[in-house]
Amino acid sequence: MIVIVLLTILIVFLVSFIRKQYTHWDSFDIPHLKAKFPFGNLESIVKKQRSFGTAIYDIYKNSRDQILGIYLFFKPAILIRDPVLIKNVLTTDFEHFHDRGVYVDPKRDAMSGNIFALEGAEWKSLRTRLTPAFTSGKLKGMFENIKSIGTNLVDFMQSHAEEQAEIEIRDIATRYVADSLALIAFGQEGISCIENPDHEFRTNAKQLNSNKSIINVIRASSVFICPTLIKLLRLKGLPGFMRKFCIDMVTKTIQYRETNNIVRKDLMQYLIQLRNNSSTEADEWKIKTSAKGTKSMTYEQIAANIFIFYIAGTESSSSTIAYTLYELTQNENLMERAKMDIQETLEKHNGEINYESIMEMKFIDLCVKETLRKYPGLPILNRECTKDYKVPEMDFIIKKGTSVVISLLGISRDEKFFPNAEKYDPDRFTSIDFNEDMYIPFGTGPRNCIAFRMGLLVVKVAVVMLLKNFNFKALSIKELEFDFGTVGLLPKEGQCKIKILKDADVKAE
Ligand code: HEM
Repeated sequence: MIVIVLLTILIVFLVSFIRKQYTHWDSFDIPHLKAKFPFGNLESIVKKQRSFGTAIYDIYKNSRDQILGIYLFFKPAILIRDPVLIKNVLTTDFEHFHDRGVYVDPKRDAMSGNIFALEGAEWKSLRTRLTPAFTSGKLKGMFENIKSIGTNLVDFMQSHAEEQAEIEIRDIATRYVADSLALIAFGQEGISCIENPDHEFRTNAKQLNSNKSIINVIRASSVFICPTLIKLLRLKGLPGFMRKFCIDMVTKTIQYRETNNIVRKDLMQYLIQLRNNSSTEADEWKIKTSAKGTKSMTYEQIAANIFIFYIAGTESSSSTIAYTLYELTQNENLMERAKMDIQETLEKHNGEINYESIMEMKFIDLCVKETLRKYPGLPILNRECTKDYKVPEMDFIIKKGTSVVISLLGISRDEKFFPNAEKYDPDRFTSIDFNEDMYIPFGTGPRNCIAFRMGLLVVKVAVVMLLKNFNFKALSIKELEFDFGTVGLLPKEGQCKIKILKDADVKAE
């Protein structure tokens, strides 16, 4: 009897809570969508037709309103489309929107205390301390490591080129990026996902998306959309096997390096120095211990950040490589110009692929830029309002605690900002016929992508080394569809296929 009464109370409570949530925007004077029980405006995600990013893109495309009230499941949020307001939220009025509002609870769950999720002063302090790890000086120091993975990729592709094979470029690009980040973030040598796609380094990360147990589904969707639910259910942001894998790897690596006085030029080294409170200025990589021997970061805190570098970097960088190669095969003229750019630039550098020669390739740069416009690796930006905000020239206040969503895919494909937006046209960036403020594939303002230079370099090394050594041809001329099961904007599995051929007289470096 008591159980029935408690269940009834719970159901009544839930129904009235959801009803209240679903009428939230009715009392505000802004255009808004009607919520549909029980998924608000995100039914297409649950039906596995859309990802979070593409579901928000659909809403963007179907509306003309500059501010639109929407429901992320049962959480009210606003989608903003007005370029001035977007800029205000991300840059000018950042003090009202400095958090993402995603799941974070470092006291109970140390791995959630990463730079992507941290809030307020804690985020600011960590961002200030981590920023010097991503300068061009530090990046130059990592270049040879990234190139060594590029060389492995070229070696691996030789036999496919001999056979004139059809390759799934999304899959191969993901394996190359996994190896690159294993080396330059986790500091792990000898991990070859390129040769061994079932290496635990990759399968563990894959399992995060593929495990569809109810706990995992709640966890994965709530990290972004309903962080409170994770706390209420006393869950953690990552499953136990993943937390253990990262913390063990980080602990072993730090202990090994410190015991053997080993110094490498990678992000792990940088974090070891931060932990030891020693200098991280300029291009110093030495392990020095603070006079008092105190440690400013725990192993878990280091693991949390190394893990987020891996997660934030993998899908975004690998999809950029895949889309660039795919688009170039769709247009022979662009492909020829890309190859010519590589050839002519390398001639000026004695044929050597190095940091400087890659940075000098102008057409390659335009192609990668255009890929990131047409296919922004992270298709949404989100912020939480941290202090009531009066929208300029409108009688509307964004209340503290409200989620604000920006469809990066929407603005990137908006004809108002990028004429002929569906066309892949690298030359658009040499004209003035586009809205520069709305070209923000790495976000913008103080909370933009901390590692955008690194992302670009990892992408360009792969694109340049593959185009230098091989020819690629389209199997058919068609637009790609997007995957629904990921946060990043990935092409549907198995769709991004192209043909690889030998490039007569060239050899891998
Ligand atoms: C082509 C590759 C990449 C793309 C397109 C990309 C894109 C983005 C975007 C759009 C954001 C959100 C910015 C905002 O909210 O304003 C972001 C944040 C972030 N990205 Fe990247 N990213 C890439 C590569 C990487 C790599 C390689 C790493 C790490 C090694 C990385 C680490 C991060 C981190 C830590 C943040 C959160 C920064 C903060 O909150 O302070 N990203 N990225």
